[in-house]
Amino acid sequence: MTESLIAQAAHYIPGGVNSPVRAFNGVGGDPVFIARADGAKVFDTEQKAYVDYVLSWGPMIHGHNHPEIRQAVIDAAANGLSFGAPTEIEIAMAQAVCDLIPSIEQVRMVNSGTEATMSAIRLARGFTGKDKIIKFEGCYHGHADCLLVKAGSGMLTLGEPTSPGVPADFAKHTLTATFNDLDSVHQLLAQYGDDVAAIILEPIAGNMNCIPPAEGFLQGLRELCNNHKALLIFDEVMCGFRVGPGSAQQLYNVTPDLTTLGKVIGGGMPVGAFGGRRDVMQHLAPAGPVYQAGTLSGNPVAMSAGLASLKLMQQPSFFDSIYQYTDNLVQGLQSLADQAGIPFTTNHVGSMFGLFFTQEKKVERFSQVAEGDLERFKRFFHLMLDAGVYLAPSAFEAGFISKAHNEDDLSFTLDAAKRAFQQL
Ligand SMILES: Cc1ncc(COP(=O)(O)O)c(C=O)c1O
Ligand SMILES: N[C@H](C=O)CCC(=O)O
Repeated sequence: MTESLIAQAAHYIPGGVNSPVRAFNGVGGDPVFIARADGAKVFDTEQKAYVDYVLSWGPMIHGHNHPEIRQAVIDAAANGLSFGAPTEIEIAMAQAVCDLIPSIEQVRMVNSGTEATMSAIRLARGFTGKDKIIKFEGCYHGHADCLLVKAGSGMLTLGEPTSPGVPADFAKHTLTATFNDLDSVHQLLAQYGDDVAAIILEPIAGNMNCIPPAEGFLQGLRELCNNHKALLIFDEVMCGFRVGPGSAQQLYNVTPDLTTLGKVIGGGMPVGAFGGRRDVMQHLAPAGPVYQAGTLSGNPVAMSAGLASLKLMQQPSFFDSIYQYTDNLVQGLQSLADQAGIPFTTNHVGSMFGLFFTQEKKVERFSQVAEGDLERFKRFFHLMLDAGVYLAPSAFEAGFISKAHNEDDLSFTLDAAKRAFQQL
């Protein structure tokens, strides 16, 4: 018998994957190995097609293999892959980001969301001269040491929200509060207020499944940061340019001091960025003393893909159909679950959505996600996968819709869901 791809991979790669959430640990079974992707679909190595709601974990807002993004990559590659010296396209990218998100007066490009948040935290500490940060349980900001404390995403799937290998001396500077609970932040600030350099959060949580901010939560954090001379960092790696061209901060009309970006800004290439107030960004090397660097940062091929992605996203009414399909999808799923008598609810903002097998009518807290029926989610996931619908392989991850999804994809998904709910 031929060895499965995951078994072959596991000989050479820990767990057989290059990022833990891909391993299907949260749902059991073997991960699907993808051979190619186009539009709203991914195709496995057996050429089976799946309607894709993972979208490379968010970046592919235009759908897979978009011809303009592909062409931008080809054109840039023809001029060479990397120079380690400044290029004009980096100016174009920085200008585009600053124009789209007015709170970003200056921006530094990096290669991943992790680099963006790690660097933003260092900058906040260097700027304020303080060490502690506040994050929220279930929010995930990549895998820098100080942020792997009560983290979401793969950390929740593995049941290890705080990673071994993070020295207690580092972790003690990370304080954790409860998302959508301002009192929990008040309490921390009452105790540690003078030592807090920054509050960092996903303004729309997408790594404990999808949880929008409760009314007044982001505004409350803004005020608390002002009162305690701490910086407010919005980690918009996931929701940036996904919930609108001005990202979550425009949607909720709250201005952070620093913003981190990733995913959509790279159009599928490995790109991250962090930026914000000019006086803060001026502390960054070589303008200022806080060190941060990257051999491949601002890579011309990646910048070209990202810039093409941002240009496409600015077309008039770009977000209308994506929002509409997201609405239709979650409403359709809700009514099918209701008809089948399955306790179920959904959240969505823009083109991010969350599905919860729970008795709760409204999911606003991490604890509600953790107490959901995770076993039922697993069964639902596999029934959908068998039927040709690729959902995130974890109850703790948000789903995404792209511009390439259409009515047929939606009907296909809802037909599959109808059968799945009936078998749960
Ligand atoms: C909100 C958020 N921040 C940071 C990260 C880290 O990004 P990356 O995986 O590119 O390092 C992710 C995703 O992984 C994310 O969703
Ligand atoms: N939830 C993560 C990103 O948003 C999943 C991506 C990864 O860690 O591989």
